[in-house]
Amino acid sequence: MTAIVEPAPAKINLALHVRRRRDDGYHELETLFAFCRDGDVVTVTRADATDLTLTGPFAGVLAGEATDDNLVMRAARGFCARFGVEDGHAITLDKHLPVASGIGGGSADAAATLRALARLHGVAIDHPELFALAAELGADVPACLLGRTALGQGKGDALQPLAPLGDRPVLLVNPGVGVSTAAVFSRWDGVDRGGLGDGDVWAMAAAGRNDLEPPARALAPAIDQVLDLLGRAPGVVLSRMSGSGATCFAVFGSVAARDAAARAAGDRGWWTLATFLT
Ligand SMILES: C[C@](O)(CO)[C@H](O)COP(=O)(O)OP(=O)(O)OC[C@H]1O[C@@H](n2ccc(N)nc2=O)[C@H](O)[C@@H]1O
Ligand SMILES: Nc1ncnc2c1ncn2[C@@H]1O[C@H](COP(=O)(O)OP(=O)(O)OP(=O)(O)O)[C@@H](O)[C@H]1O
Repeated sequence: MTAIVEPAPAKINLALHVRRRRDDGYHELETLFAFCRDGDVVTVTRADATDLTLTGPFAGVLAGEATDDNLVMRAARGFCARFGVEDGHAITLDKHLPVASGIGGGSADAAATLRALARLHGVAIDHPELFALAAELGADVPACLLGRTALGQGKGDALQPLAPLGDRPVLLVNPGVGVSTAAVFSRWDGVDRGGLGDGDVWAMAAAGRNDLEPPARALAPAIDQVLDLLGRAPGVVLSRMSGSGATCFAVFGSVAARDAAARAAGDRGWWTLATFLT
C-alpha cells in the first residue's frame, strides 16, 4: 500500500488584529498568516479500518484525549462523508508542535490529513468542498490547507494569498504553558484598534500588533518573559506572540543570531523551534 507522507508545518500570525465580536461568539479578524519549514507530519495509508497512531515528543499529551476527537480523525471522517469515500485509513501523527500553543498544531494536522486523503483519492487540492470542510473543522484550518503566506479576514477563513517570505530565519519559543484559544478570545477588551495598514507583508507586520497578547499574558504571565528575551535578542527583526499564545516568534537577520537566541531560550528550559519562514 502507498503511504502518503504530508508535512503539517507550524503556522504563525505575523500580526493579528481583532476587529469585532460577532453574535455567534466568533470574532472578525485581520491577520497575516505565515508558515514555517518544520512542524508535525501526517502519514496516511489505505487500510481495512481507520486508526490513529501517535508518535513524537508531544504524542503523550494527545494520548490522554479521545482518539475520535483528534482533529486528524475528525478531518478523515469529514473527508470520507463529503467525498463518498469508504472509511478505512491507517494514520500516523508525528507530533512535534506543543498542543494549544497558538501555532495551529491541530489545524495543521487536520489540513495535512485533508491534503493526504485528497492525493490518495484523486480529489483536486483546490477543490472548493475541501476548503468548505476545512472551515468546518476550525477557523485556522483553511489557512493551513492553503499553506502559504496569506491575509486572513472574517473568522480567519477568507484568504488572499501573498508573496512567499523566502526562507527567513525564525525562532519559535513556548514557555510550556497551554492556553485555551476560546478563553483568550473571551478576555479580549472589545476595543477595535484598527485594521492592517498598507504596503508589503513586512511593512504590514512591522506596523501591526497581536490584539490577543494582553489577554493571553494575563492568563499566562510567562509570555512576558519570553517576549522580553526575544525583544532584546541581538539581530532580531520582529518579535511577537502568535495566535492566542503562548508561543512567541522572532524573525532574525541571520541564522547565527537566531541560533544564539534559541540557545538562550533553551537555557531557560523553554521549548524552541529554530526554523525558516517559507
Ligand atoms: C487565534 C487563531 O489561531 C489565529 O489564527 C485562530 O483565530 C484560532 O483558530 P482555531 O484554533 O482554528 O479556532 P476554532 O477551533 O475555530 O475556535 C476555537 C475558539 O476560538 C474562538 N475564535 C476563533 C476564531 C475566531 N475568528 N474568533 C473566535 O472567537 C471561539 O471562541 C472558538 O470557540
Ligand atoms: N492533532 C491535534 N493536535 C493538537 N491538538 C489537538 C489535536 N486534535 C485535537 N486537539 C485539541 O485541540 C486543542 C487546541 O489545539 P491546537 O494545538 O490546534 O491549538 P493552537 O495551537 O492554540 O492552535 P491555533 O493557533 O489554531 O489557536 C488542544 O487542546 C487539543 O485538545
